[in-house]
Amino acid sequence: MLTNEIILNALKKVDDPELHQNIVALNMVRNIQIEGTHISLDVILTIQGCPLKAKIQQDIEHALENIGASSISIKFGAMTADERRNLISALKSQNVTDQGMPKMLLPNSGVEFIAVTSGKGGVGKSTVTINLAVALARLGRKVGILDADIYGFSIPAMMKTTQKPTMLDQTAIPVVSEGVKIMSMGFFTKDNQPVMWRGPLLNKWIRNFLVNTHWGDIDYLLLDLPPGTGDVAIDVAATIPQAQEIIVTTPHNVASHVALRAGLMAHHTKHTILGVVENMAYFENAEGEKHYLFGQGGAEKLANELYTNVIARIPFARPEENTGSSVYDEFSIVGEVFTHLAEVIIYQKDNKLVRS
Ligand SMILES: Nc1ncnc2c1ncn2[C@@H]1O[C@H](COP(=O)(O)OP(=O)(O)OP(=O)(O)O)[C@@H](O)[C@H]1O
Repeated sequence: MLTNEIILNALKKVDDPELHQNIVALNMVRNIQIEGTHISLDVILTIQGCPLKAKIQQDIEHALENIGASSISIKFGAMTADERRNLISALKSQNVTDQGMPKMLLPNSGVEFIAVTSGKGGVGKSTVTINLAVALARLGRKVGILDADIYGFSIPAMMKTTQKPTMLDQTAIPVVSEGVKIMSMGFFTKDNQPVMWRGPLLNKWIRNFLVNTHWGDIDYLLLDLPPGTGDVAIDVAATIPQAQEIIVTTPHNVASHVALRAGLMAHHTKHTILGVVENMAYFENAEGEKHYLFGQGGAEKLANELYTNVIARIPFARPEENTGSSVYDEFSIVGEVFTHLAEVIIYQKDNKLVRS
């Protein structure tokens, strides 16, 4: 026999697609009526005309059919201003301490910050960020990307997402693509307009993006830094001293020479360097011959100079055909390199937890 409790338990499996929490915990389910196997209920959405209403309806119907409901009628409504305010402050308190500090920055938050950096532009820093993030997510980890390349943001386009974050007053709900939560300045500019922030505004932005984004429960936050050693890199170092860094370079001498500066800055700011990723390492033709288009040895030299290792070598390859996305297929050569890199990173984190 269907009871209120059975129904609520079933509905706990239905998540709000934007808030990524179940609709029962969010107090969106009201007024459940049961007549045999017919169920009617009210669902109160955060906003009237929520674009994801159809998805929520489908998920509710599916969950209730699974427990034996023969017919389901759902009446949708919207939260009152007070209810929204309460929800927002509940979400905020999950993210931010009473002193206004992002909880993810607390030493025991369990969030691992990985900043991906390079000396020069165009060497594949964003490619590494998104593919590592997706590989971690494919391995079941909860992952966010903060596109900290504030002037040269490219993550939304490279992940082929046209969505925008939902704003609950000042709090942004990140866009999710390929199972990864994304936040980028690109979501807030109109028609690809350039960002022209300087000094004081820039200093605060990273903290704002941490405080005012509802990241929810995540294991890893990857930061795609701008190339070089400018203001943003300094700001990240000051705001997230526990961040670890991956340095991306091509094998080319100039790229690795310039990347050395980014690496030395990591030493300066006491960020741990996870290792060097050598991108565009070689091109393998159909006959299996490798061509080292940018030469060889630059990444190794860089790793030696920084007392670290080359942790991945990525060949030239096109991402998935015809999708326009820069995410590589899981079972392609590059996809497998990233899976391996993600496994190494997970192993290190898990071992650190065991040691501490
Ligand atoms: N291994 C690779 N094989 C083929 N193309 C690649 C590879 N890595 C990156 N690319 C391509 O090179 C270009 C630059 O890559 P990406 O945007 O990741 O570099 P970046 O270092 O983040 O650049 P910027 O600093 O300008 O943001 C992109 O078009 C990307 O698709």
